[in-house]
Amino acid sequence: MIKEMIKVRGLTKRFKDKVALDNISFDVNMGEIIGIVGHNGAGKSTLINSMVDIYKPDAGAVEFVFDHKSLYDHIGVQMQKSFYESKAKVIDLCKLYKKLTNSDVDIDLMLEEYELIEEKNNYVKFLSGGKAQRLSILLTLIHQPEVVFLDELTSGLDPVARRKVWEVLKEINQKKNVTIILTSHFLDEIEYLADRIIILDKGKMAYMGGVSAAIEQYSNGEKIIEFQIKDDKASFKLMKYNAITLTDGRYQIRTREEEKVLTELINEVGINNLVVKSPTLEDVFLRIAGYKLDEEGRIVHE
Ligand SMILES: Nc1ncnc2c1ncn2[C@@H]1O[C@H](COP(=O)(O)OP(=O)(O)OP(=O)(O)O)[C@@H](O)[C@H]1O
Repeated sequence: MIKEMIKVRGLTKRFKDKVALDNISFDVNMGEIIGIVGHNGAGKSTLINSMVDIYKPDAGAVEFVFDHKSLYDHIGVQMQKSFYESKAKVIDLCKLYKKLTNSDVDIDLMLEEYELIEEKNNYVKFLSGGKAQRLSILLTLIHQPEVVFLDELTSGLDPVARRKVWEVLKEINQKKNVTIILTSHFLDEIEYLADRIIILDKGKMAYMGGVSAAIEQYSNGEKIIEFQIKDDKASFKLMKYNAITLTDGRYQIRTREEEKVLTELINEVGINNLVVKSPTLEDVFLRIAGYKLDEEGRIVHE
């Protein structure tokens, strides 16, 4: 049964005459992972800050299923940057957070789950970026919140470290049914983790829904065809397809007539290294946020 955890209604936040959030409404269900995406300054952090009582909204309201007075007993919030006492050891921080939050978790078990057990007696300042981020998530979850907010989940991490963070989150979501609301600039991360996404564009909610529904809705059945041409002299034949040149010299065509275009490219133009793709969340995001690739493959505002 779907249980609503959070209701956001008409949330609006201004900074002087800047409208950072403009009348945002949505629901979050128990056990969901919601991904918030948007360009720099779109309002992602402001949305999280307004949901967790850090900012007081100018209009609208956020209702949680639990009593607002004990909000922080039920939620965990990890902000964009976490700073910890540099002289602290991993175990010291875990014990401190456990004590402060009156938690009864088994710290060793948590350190095992987050693949940090071998760092237990190490100084926090010596942890790698990925491990420091996993520790930060662990500390955010030490009081076993039902909902966790994570701002800029894996910024600054390498691909392997990012994937480890993803696995940790999937695990706590699936095994412990923790509801997760996260922001990220990495659309592959959002595509992998999120059940539903919110696309913010200049403080407005441009889209709320499933990832595959977004791709379906905004791609209009389009396919992306990428290829090289065998003979550069044939490039004029690509004009009718509005082909763009990618940075690596290959061409890209977007079309709803995949079969017809492919047949023509093979028979009339002469191509190799062919790749046919469906649009990704990144393509959809660029489109919703009003961006497209120009004929030289650069991202430009429409
Ligand atoms: N405390 C503040 N005082 C004044 N303006 C602010 C404040 N916080 C955010 N803003 C402005 O509100 C808008 C939204 O900012 P916000 O930080 O929420 O965006 P964001 O999507 O999280 O951006 P980024 O991806 O760069 O972190 C921006 O124009 C920003 O300059």
